[in-house]
Amino acid sequence: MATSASSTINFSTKPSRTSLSWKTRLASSSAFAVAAVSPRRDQRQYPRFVIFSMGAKPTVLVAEKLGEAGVDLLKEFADVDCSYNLSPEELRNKISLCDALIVRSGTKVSREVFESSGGRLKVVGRAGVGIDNVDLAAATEHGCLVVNAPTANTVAAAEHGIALLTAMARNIAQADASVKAGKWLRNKYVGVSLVGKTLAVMGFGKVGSEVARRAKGLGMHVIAHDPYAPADRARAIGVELVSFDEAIASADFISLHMPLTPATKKVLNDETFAKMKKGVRIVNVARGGVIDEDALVRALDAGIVAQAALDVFTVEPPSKDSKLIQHENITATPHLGASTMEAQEGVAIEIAEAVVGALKGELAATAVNAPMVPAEVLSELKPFVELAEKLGRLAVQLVTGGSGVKSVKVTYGSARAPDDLDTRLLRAMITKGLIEPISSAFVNLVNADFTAKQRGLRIAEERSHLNGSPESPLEFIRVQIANVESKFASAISDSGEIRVEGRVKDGIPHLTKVGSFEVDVSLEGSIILCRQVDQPGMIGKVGSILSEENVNVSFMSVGRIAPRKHAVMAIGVDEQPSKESLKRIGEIPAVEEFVYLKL
Ligand SMILES: NC(=O)c1ccc[n+]([C@@H]2O[C@H](COP(=O)([O-])OP(=O)(O)OC[C@H]3O[C@@H](n4cnc5c(N)ncnc54)[C@H](O)[C@@H]3O)[C@@H](O)[C@H]2O)c1
Ligand SMILES: O=C(O)[C@H](O)COP(=O)(O)O
Repeated sequence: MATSASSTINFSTKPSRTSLSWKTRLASSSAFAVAAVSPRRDQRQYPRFVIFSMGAKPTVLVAEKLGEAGVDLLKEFADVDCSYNLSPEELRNKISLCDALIVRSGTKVSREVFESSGGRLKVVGRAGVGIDNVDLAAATEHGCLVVNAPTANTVAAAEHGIALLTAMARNIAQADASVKAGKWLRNKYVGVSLVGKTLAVMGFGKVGSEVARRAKGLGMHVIAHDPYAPADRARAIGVELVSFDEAIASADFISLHMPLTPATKKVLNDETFAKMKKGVRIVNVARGGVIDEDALVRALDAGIVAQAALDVFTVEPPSKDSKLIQHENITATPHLGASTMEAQEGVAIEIAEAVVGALKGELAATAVNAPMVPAEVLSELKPFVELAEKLGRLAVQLVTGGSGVKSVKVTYGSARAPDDLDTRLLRAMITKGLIEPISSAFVNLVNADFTAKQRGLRIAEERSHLNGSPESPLEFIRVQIANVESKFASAISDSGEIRVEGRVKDGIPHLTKVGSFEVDVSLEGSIILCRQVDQPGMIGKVGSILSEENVNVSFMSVGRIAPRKHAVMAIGVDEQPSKESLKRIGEIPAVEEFVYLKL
């Protein structure tokens, strides 16, 4: 007994920068939290073929200063080129010789960089959190995985936020400069106290929550605004989550900790400054772009904002004569949030491990533009991932001319509950199988959905819920291609679509159905499918033609409609038979049609 539930991935809309918002969503999900804290070494257990597989020793370009421990780790696996301060042109020139690139926030990894790489660049590692300097859409289109190091600099950034908060409140930077200039201005630099004041933390993620925790220790009343943060996480450290307007209207101090996204760009502007308490003080260790800097100057001049302490700027470094930087109520540091010895060492190791893992073909837990699938799910799905790609390859090779595939239906037969099967990997591998044999495209988990969408290939996924033991994640995968002709008519099912179906037996993917014919052949090497009039001696005839040229038959199975009627013979071969042998097989009188399929 089987029931079906279907979901369709519609590839007809134009691609958008979904990765960023996807990442943002993930950042607030528990899946992210698990990935972020799971031991780094666990990543090594991912199946290797998921992203790429490297042949020769890869080359990694480290374009910004990276901690020594990270560089040493990279050197164990790759040729490492540490070239700092490259101009955009120098970076574009070098990139076609590199398999991976590691940057911090100072390097723009633009679309041109991906285009200049000629397809060689497989991984961009961001040694830090913010990935706003990497063109994620371009990376995804080029099948390039982007990984970051999201955890190692959290404490450093939070400590810097608190340092700026306290330094600003007590005019430390200005007072220091005046003492060094020979002045002694005790009345001018009277500060404000923190205790009892309200701090609004905008962005209650990793850094924001650490800032909140520390600010509470200073006796502040802490509120937070974050549309994606769970209220219980905030409650657990005594912080109330409030709306954006409530946060900015009631705060004496505002500390910014959200990523720079289209939604947060210039979120502090003339309009929002006008809603703040007069004399508010602002700290920004997130990204310069979340503040409209001209509006901040106006708010400072108008006395709405009494002071601001900024570590980050829209353009870095900001121009020397910037009105903002020169403003006497501004305290500025040159993007130092992550710059502690400890954080830089940690970030270097975190990113080196992620990049090496990705180059080995493992799926990084800190992938920014690919699904993060837990290690245990990956190892369970491994044989099905292989099956999925091979079924895709077989199905597309059965299409006359190969091209023109627009509509594919995939059915997953499983006894598991519908929400207990993550099909993203399987779908990506089916897509890879469908596209690669008929194009020069390189398809992986990163760009599979994008590549399908670009080609107008629509994949509808359906679950067939089976009764039975849910021990195995899947019983079968069925791939059907509609509205095409087949070069092997027997592959067309009763419903008029090309249909192939497979299962995993003893860890090995098997083809178990072609059209309406049951077969059983392990999906290794290549396959000859032969439709014949069912009669004795056919296996021997085909076998002897193949043995004449030393082609090893690994598997044979015959699926028939009824005795002495039609049958489909599936023959697994280790070597490719010559055209002559294939022709001779086709000429056996009982053979009605045949096809040779490469896996
Ligand atoms: N100055 C530095 O050197 C330095 C160091 C580390 C991090 N950072 C920056 O700090 C920021 C936070 O880093 P993190 O590690 O805490 O990231 P994170 O992803 O853990 O936290 C970001 C939080 O912002 C929230 N958010 C998203 N959109 C929002 C919105 N519109 N309004 C309010 N909240 C929103 C998310 O839900 C998330 O909880 C990033 O911009 C990062 O680049 C800067
Ligand atoms: O997003 C980050 O991790 C911080 O802004 C640190 O950037 P950096 O690596 O350039 O110091």
